[in-house]
Amino acid sequence: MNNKASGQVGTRPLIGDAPKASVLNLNFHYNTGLHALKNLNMEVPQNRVTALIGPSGCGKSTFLRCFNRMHDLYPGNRYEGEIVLYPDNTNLLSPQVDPIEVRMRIGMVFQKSNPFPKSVFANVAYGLRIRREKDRHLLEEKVERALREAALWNEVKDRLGSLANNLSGGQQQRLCIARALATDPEILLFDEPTSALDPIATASIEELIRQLNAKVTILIVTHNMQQAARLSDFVAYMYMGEIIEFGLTDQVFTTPVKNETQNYITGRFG
Ligand SMILES: Nc1ncnc2c1ncn2[C@@H]1O[C@H](COP(=O)(O)OP(=O)(O)OP(=O)(O)O)[C@@H](O)[C@H]1O
Repeated sequence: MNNKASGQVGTRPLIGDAPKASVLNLNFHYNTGLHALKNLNMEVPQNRVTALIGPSGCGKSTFLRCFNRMHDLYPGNRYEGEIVLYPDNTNLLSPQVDPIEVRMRIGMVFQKSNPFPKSVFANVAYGLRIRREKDRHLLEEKVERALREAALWNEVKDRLGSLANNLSGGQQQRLCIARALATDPEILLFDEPTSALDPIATASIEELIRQLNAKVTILIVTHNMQQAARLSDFVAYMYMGEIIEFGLTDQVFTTPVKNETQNYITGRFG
């Protein structure tokens, strides 16, 4: 594991790690009435990988989706509190902030790769076109850069016009990463990005995530404790819609402060 950060256990400010975002008293209610996130407070360290772990149904994906306002797609879902993005102090949850612009700044990669039924090029250029980028030369430049950053360029440079769905599973997932990278996001959200992949494709996505954190801040949901330990600098353990413990991955995995965390990571629970 490289690039491990310095910091403190708990939800106190992290020494030496500037936050990219602060989660302040975040509550989230689904339109079914479920109060899924309960008063979350956390700082997301800049240019680090932070893993969200916890048993099924504890609210990891729900939390992740708050960052790019995915829940806005379904009427009646309700946020309270703030997610403040730095350096401009934008509250991502403010109704005055356009969720489409939020999704350019906060990209997301899902469990199952979901390329659009379009060409490789059109997939990566998608967000740029939403931003009304029409200059063909600039589009080509940005698409190539994103594909290189996603470690896919060499494999697809001669088939940019072919249908993205013809790529392998691992290539499709890297294409989705390239699509998210094309708009220069500040945070990338990964929701179980390797759970549908074989071990080789998983290793290449993990390596990519480790390289990308030099450029973007990363939040990842994973069920896989080994993956969280390999990949992340920080970890947040969630249970029943709350953050039970947040701190440096090494510390949380070796000397957790809370018994609940200890029980979960040693497999005695969940
Ligand atoms: N669209 C939805 N509408 C209503 N409730 C939902 C919705 N999606 C999730 N939930 C509920 O919110 C709670 C948190 O679910 P969430 O998917 O965030 O958990 P998770 O920790 O990511 O779980 P898993 O590890 O199984 O993916 C659960 O009780 C779940 O049933």
